[in-house]
Amino acid sequence: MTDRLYLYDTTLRDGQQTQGVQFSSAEKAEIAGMLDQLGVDYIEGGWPGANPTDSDFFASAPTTRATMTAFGMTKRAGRSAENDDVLAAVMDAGTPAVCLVGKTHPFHVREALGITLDENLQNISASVAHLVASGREALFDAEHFFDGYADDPDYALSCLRAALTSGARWIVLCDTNGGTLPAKVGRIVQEVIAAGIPGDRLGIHCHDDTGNAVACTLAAVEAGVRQIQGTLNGLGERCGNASLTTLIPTLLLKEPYRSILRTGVSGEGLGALTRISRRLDEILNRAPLRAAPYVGASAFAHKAGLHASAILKNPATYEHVEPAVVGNARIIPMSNQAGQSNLRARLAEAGIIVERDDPALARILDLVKSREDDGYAYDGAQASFELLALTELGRMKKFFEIDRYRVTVERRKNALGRRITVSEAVVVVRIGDERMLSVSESMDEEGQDRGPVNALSRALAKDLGPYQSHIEDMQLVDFRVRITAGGTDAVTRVIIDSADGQGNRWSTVGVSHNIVDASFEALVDAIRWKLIRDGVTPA
Ligand SMILES: CC(=O)SCCNC(=O)CCNC(=O)[C@H](O)C(C)(C)COP(=O)(O)OP(=O)(O)OC[C@H]1O[C@@H](n2cnc3c(N)ncnc32)[C@H](O)[C@@H]1OP(=O)(O)O
Ligand SMILES: CC(=O)C(=O)O
Repeated sequence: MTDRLYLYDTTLRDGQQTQGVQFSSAEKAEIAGMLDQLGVDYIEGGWPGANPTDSDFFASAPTTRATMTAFGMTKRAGRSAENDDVLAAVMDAGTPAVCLVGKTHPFHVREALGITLDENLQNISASVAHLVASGREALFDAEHFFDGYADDPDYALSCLRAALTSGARWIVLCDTNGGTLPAKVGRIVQEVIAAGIPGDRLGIHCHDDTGNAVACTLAAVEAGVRQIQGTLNGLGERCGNASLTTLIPTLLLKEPYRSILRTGVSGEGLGALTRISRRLDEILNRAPLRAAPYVGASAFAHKAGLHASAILKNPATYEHVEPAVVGNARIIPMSNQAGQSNLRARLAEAGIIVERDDPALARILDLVKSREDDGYAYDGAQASFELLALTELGRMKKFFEIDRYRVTVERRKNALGRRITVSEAVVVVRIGDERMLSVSESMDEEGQDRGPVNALSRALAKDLGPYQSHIEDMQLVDFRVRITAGGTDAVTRVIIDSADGQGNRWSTVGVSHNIVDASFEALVDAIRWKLIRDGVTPA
């Protein structure tokens, strides 16, 4: 016999309270679609009336299988629930469910609201009763509940009872300031249930201010709550909310949860998790967290030689779950921590087959380790690693040679007297017996200078003669610079991510004392890799 555990997503409300996050209503609609695909039960779409984006979103909210929920606060004192304009705007969204936040900590009732404890109880009861009378499923977010309970358990419980007896379907215990630790959350939830509020009417909403939001949520589930609130990728106010991206696979794949609980997430939904998590980061225009549990690019990356060697024999040796189950993939990167097992696996993935006893393997390994000592990093630059290996194996094709390049950056005033910068690059390449010179400036459509690396990239890609058609769809999509210790000196490492129209994305690395020179090395590698990948024959 399993209990149903309900998943309540607040990415579009608490997630939007993340510093630097501002969804458009179209983005909210897309995220709601992804959440529906994942299989959550409730989607909290925002606070209608609080800002135009949220109002717009609800005005044309997507149809979802999950229950669309509007968020708001309990009515203010001195007016009826029917006459509270903030509550009215929330109700006007017409959602089947409404979640209202209300105070449960006497300190907040007195300090933040400036009303009596009784008035607050009346506000909770009247607001919840108003939702229920309007035919809505009512949820009550018990704000600061854990701090309130520690301070005055009787009053905190009376707030929960006020909501429950007025008809709230769910009473959600919030650790609003995120300072409560898992054992205390578990104990208080047990006491709340013992005080007569059943677990199947209780939810949990944790913040990550001590890095324990997921652990606190699990503690509450073990103590008996049957609804969990969280966000994709752990977005949320301050340090974020409990991450559903971590909680969902944990609940579905780990004991005791998988044996005692059911959720609305199917195996297919779970398999979409990595893609959904990364798409959210794309919408937010931020780099996905590599070390994110389950979905991060490093979550199944086996860098150390001992790990890679065992993984190739049996992946269970160093993996707690199968990566494909959450839509992620195993990688065995190359680095100075690698042995021949990493090396052969990485080469095989790139279609470069090398016999086990080939002496080139040891040479490649030594070269990788000594170049990493100089500042290179191949675990994040697989394409440069492949080129290095091909060269060492004597299989690298010679497409072109760089004769020289030059970059200038000039700051001047334009005809209107405005200060502008202009970057210009000249690149001379030799293809067979032919010498070709390309010049490029780095201006985008708005006439903004995009910098010397962009100018170099454009000049390189401007005219590569017989290879031009293969590099026309290449784009520089990311650029990362790091000052690092190479040998005895500080050097600059540049990693460039490139993409093409066929959906390939690859990373190359360059190292130099000079940032432009390091970038140039990575740019040239990016083009060479693309020509190899396209199976081009040297002219
Ligand atoms: C714990 C949480 O994360 S809850 C979610 C919080 N989310 C947000 O605040 C984002 C959206 N909020 C907003 O856009 C605005 O705060 C609005 C539109 C809701 C209100 O704006 P304003 O009317 O300008 O009020 P303001 O934001 O300055 O202050 C909040 C008011 O709500 C009152 N309030 C706070 N919580 C509650 C509550 N649970 N019930 C009733 N009133 C409350 C405060 O006492 C304060 O009233 P006051 O101005 O009389 O002192
Ligand atoms: C409701 C909410 O977001 C909180 O208490 O943290």
